[in-house]
Amino acid sequence: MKESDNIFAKPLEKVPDFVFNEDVVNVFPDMIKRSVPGYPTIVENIGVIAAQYAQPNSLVYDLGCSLGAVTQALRRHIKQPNCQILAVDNSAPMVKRCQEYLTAQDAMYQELTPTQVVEADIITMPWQRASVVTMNFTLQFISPEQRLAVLTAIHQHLDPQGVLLLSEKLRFDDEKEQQTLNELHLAFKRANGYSELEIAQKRTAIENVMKIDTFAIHQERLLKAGFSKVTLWFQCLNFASMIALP
Ligand SMILES: Nc1ncnc2c1ncn2[C@@H]1O[C@H](C[S@+](CC[C@H]([NH3+])C(=O)[O-])CC(=O)[O-])[C@@H](O)[C@H]1O
Ligand SMILES: O=C(O)C(=O)Cc1ccccc1
Repeated sequence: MKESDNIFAKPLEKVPDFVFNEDVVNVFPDMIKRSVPGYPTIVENIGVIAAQYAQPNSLVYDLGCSLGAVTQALRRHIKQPNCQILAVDNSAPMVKRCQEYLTAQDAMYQELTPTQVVEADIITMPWQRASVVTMNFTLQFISPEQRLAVLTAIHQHLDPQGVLLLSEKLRFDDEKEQQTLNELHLAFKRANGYSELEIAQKRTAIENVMKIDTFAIHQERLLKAGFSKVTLWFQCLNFASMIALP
């Protein structure tokens, strides 16, 4: 069932925009591990950090949950009584497979935080109060014009003792730094077995759908949305994760 990613291995006449469809879902665990340096470390530690902020009797959102890697870490680490996780994604095949993986996790552990997987668009969904919100490489797929509104809604519904954990691919204003980290990311992909063709076609596929920001832009926008403090807790090459306090 878990296949290796060869979606961009053959030359495509026209590379279509990247979508989270059935084909991507089938290879997603392999794709994200081979494409995002630090991903396993980020996922596990989001669970650890979230557990420090989760409040008793509260909701925890995992926005853009994909196959629920972060959701699973949250379920294992959060020990506060009466928490509930809402895992949200707008890709139907992701939601379906995510639910299957969570059921499998239920059979392996006791005392996991109860979880619901919901197919919904972050832009239009109704918000409930929450103590923790995670967005692990999800904001970058929301159009730049809508990002401030999403973060403002999150801040408005966040417990004062809570947290937003936000991971994103970053770009850099300094041309040399941008070039260096981009080259090193390409080296990471090559080391994980991706060919030049795969790397090039994937880049074409995501360039219209994944518009990335600098850390300064993220920080400024989070402060504008109402957050009081933004801390970079992890960076591996051009992939980073932030703690935003309400
Ligand atoms: N508007 C939207 N509403 C809901 N979901 C959305 C929206 N836009 C995109 N998505 C969903 O956000 C996810 C982004 S992947 C997250 C990885 C996961 N967090 C992980 O830790 O494994 C990141 C990546 O592939 O680089 C996809 O599943 C989209 O369907
Ligand atoms: O930045 C890249 O080159 C990526 O490949 C990031 C990525 C990882 C998984 C799905 C979409 C984008």
